[in-house]
Amino acid sequence: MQDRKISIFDTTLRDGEQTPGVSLTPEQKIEIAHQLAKLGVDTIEAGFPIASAGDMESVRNIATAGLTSEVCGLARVLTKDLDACIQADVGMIHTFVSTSDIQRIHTIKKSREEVIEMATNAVEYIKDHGMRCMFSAMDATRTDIDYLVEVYKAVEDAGCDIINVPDTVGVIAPSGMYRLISELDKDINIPIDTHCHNDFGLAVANSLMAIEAGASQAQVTVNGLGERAGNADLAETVMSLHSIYGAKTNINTEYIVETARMVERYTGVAIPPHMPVVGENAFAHESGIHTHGVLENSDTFEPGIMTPEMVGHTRRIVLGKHAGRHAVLRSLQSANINPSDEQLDAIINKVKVLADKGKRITDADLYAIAFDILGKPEGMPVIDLKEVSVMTGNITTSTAVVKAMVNGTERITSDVGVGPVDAALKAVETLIGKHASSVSIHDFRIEAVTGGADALAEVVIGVQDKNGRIVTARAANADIVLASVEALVTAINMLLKT
Ligand SMILES: CC(=O)SCCNC(=O)CCNC(=O)[C@H](O)C(C)(C)COP(=O)(O)OP(=O)(O)OC[C@H]1O[C@@H](n2cnc3c(N)ncnc32)[C@H](O)[C@@H]1OP(=O)(O)O
Ligand SMILES: CC(C)C(=O)C(=O)O
Ligand SMILES: [Mg+2]
Repeated sequence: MQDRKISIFDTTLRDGEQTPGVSLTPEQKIEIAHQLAKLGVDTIEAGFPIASAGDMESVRNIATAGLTSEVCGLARVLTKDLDACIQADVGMIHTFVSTSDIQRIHTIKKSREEVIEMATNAVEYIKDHGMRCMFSAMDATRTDIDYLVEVYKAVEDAGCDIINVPDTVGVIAPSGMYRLISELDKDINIPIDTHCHNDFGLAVANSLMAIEAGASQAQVTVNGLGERAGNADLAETVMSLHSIYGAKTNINTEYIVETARMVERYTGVAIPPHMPVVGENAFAHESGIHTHGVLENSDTFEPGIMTPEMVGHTRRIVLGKHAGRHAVLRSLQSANINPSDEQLDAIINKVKVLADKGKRITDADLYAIAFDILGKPEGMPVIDLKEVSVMTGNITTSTAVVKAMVNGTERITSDVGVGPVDAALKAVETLIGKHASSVSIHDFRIEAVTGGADALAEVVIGVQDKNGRIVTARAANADIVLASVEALVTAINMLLKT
């Protein structure tokens, strides 16, 4: 596969939106489409225009936005669906019909011959309208192979541009996929695309096997979203193609993480921390032996053929119960804290005691431990919080007032936000005046650490300075606004003073 060119067909806005509970607004869809074009996907499947007026509007907006990617709409082999795609102004129509006996008999209730006739009529209709056509034999991997070949040959003869081979319910094994595509490749002369579902966690493996066997395009979604267990993940598929197989795509891989985070934000489906390529931990190291190796040469405990820079990620050294001396020292040195050997031993002991209680060690925890042993730097804290009050409600714009001593001078600030936490955090940022523009909130996580309405909320917040240095801090309080403010103030104090 070395140097072979593989096309990437993204269906985040169509199959990805079929993720149960996910519904994107037309504004979010157009923003994602622009991001996908920037990422370099060859085709964007923008939606299923017949499904709703909203889907029609977004597909049309995307199709007429002048994007560099080709825009495709989905349609059943029904004239009204094809007309909806034509009305949406897409350049390509992806039409599909069930071919497996199980779906054919129980859903569309048509004979094998009728299915072929519906499929070829749809392809001819699309080509008569001068558009590019992709045809999918839905549930191809559970379709009798001789009949499947017959269907695909019929649509090829009708003028289809590309066939898609979907593993609709995610049941094929990688070796089976290799055999199936090899078999189809003998009879079919137009390009072959594949669309794999992840019911057994094999979607990416199956897509890669399809490509090994001769497919020239893979359908993927950002963050592996899609029906049930989702589709083949874009990041995993593309990075495997580039880094393991040495194949080429048009993807600008440095935007992979940025894209994954945008889709996470808009869909509300969180990226699991351990997700390959884009997860928070994809390039994070906690255990002492690994961290020591990575600090010497990152290839020791990372793939090497895929670096965080290649995908727009960052490498992180995380402190916890598995931390070793090298990692702790490096984290302290990055904050200009330079302990002696004995002081470092004492700091590591305290880090391990805290970690053994099941606590994540934030930077602020580490610096507080170090200050206990080495003494606090002059002028700590920068912000000494005195009062926080918030006003919120269904007919009130959330407003917060914060009073604090800032470098020894009393300051009172107020701000509004989309909710009480947002308002309070903005008021705290305003407290630090000229520093505010150089300090930004990098991440914010809130968790109930006990159950019930009076649960203790734990907030972990990360703040970043303009040089990209991030300091994390934690606070727990029964009041989520106070926990958030306390964590932010601690993080800012540590960032400005270390
Ligand atoms: C594997 C996939 O991801 S396929 C794409 C799945 N995505 C979606 O279904 C999301 C959007 N869907 C929708 O909004 C609706 O299902 C619509 C608008 C498409 C159709 O809605 P309805 O007319 O209310 O029908 P409903 O969804 O209940 O049933 C599907 C109908 O399409 C028929 N059908 C299903 N696939 C096809 C096909 N490829 N070609 C022709 N007819 C089909 C079914 O036989 C059924 O027809 P019937 O109403 O005559 O029995
Ligand atoms: C529309 C088709 C290609 C599909 O999503 C599937 O079969 O999973
Ligand atoms: Mg699908």
